[in-house]
Amino acid sequence: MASTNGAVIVIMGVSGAGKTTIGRRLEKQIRYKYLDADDFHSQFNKDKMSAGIPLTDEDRMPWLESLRDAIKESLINKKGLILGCSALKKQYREILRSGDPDYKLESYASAVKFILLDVPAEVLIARLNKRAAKGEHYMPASLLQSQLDLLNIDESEGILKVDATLRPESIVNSIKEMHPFQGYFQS
Ligand SMILES: Nc1ncnc2c1ncn2[C@@H]1O[C@H](COP(=O)(O)OP(=O)(O)OP(=O)(O)O)[C@@H](O)[C@H]1O
Ligand SMILES: O=C(O)[C@H](O)[C@@H](O)[C@H](O)[C@H](O)CO
Repeated sequence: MASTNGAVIVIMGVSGAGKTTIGRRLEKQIRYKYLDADDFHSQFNKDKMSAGIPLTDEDRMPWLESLRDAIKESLINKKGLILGCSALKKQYREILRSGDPDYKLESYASAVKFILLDVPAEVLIARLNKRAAKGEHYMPASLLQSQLDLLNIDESEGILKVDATLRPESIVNSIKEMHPFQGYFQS
């Protein structure tokens, strides 16, 4: 049986990195619920992105606060959670980390852990064009560059990275082998 002692794994990265794909697979392997940050966007934000207009910090704030509250609820109830969320800027990640009631800003020591799905731009463009051709998502490929421009990580945050150009099962295995997560996947 998987460990459910309450922790949050945020699968982060730009549009097309594979957050939903990997998060859903992880959910099947551990007893952590998967939440997709896309489902927390207001209709206003979704309409804006569909129209090819990048969100501003102001647009993202209520969305990040609702995600922080979902994280808090999960931690208070000692439930494990996997969240798929772009979390592009440190400022955004600090809001998510503060879902841990004990979190001290800029300490980066939180029950909320981040894993970056690392994928080069040319692979992302190909994935997003293919997805758009199937009409599977509101997010147009034209917004990718704005996301790449915002993605910024400080070394001191200690965020783990995984090569997310691999096949989904290999990515999931890489995550399971990462030291901080080994305890989550005991069977
Ligand atoms: N490891 C992978 N190898 C090949 N294709 C992948 C991989 N991961 C995801 N994909 C494909 O790339 C597309 C984007 O994946 P997914 O929707 O999981 O990304 P996302 O990060 O959740 O994107 P968004 O932020 O736009 O919701 C999908 O069509 C998916 O099938
Ligand atoms: O911060 C943002 O610009 C948005 O959250 C996007 O990242 C989308 O939610 C997602 O990538 C599209 O599916």
